[in-house]
Amino acid sequence: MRGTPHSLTAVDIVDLTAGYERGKPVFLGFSVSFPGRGTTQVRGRNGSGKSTLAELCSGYLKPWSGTVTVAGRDAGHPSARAHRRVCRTEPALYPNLTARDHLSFASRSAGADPAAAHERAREYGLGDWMSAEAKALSTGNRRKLWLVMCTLGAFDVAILDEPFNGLDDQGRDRLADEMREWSERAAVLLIAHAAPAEATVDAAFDLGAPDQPKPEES
Ligand SMILES: Nc1ncnc2c1ncn2[C@@H]1O[C@H](COP(=O)(O)OP(=O)(O)OP(=O)(O)O)[C@@H](O)[C@H]1O
Repeated sequence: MRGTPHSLTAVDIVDLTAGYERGKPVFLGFSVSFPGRGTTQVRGRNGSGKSTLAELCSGYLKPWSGTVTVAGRDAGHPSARAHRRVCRTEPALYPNLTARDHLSFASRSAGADPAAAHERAREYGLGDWMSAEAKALSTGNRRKLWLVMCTLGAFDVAILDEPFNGLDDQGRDRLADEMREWSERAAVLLIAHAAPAEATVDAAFDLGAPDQPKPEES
């Protein structure tokens, strides 16, 4: 395995119990680790906890007990932020802000180059929409903008929750290409019921499987 020691394991979850409501844990004594390189598809039935896993890795949702470590850092610690990217299913955009301004603003927050973000957006097919306010974007174009905003700059781990949903052919191709590039140097957790044919998936993990297996080569 190449890379720095912190990248050997992208996400390490040990004896995790967590959830939203007292007495109703989504995870109970759950452990898994994902390798520091490559794309792992995280699958599982509706309600099995895939998005909850993303929330725990984002540090937003705190474990009741056990640990969630991302790129060698506690997911809840501010130092983890620079190493991970999380793209939730629902775009969180400012309705009156243009696509261009979203990208500039998000780039500044991530310490990334705005010009590179604008170029990526054009490659996804957003070139004609850069001056449009978010409220005027179609569902797919909002998702493209959100995807680029959530994956700016350098990172060790990207957790993408159903990122292909709503994308056209150009968007799917571009995302699949980018995921391959990221997978060379980082870990990509692809939360998806089905990965599109364009995507390269190195391993799959079934959440909610009775024996909670470790990620396996697919
Ligand atoms: N904000 C919340 N408050 C309370 N319960 C929640 C919340 N979000 C999710 N849950 C519950 O947590 C459990 C896991 O939900 P989660 O969204 O993580 O599943 P999922 O595997 O992503 O599902 P899907 O495939 O439908 O997207 C479900 O029982 C769900 O109802």
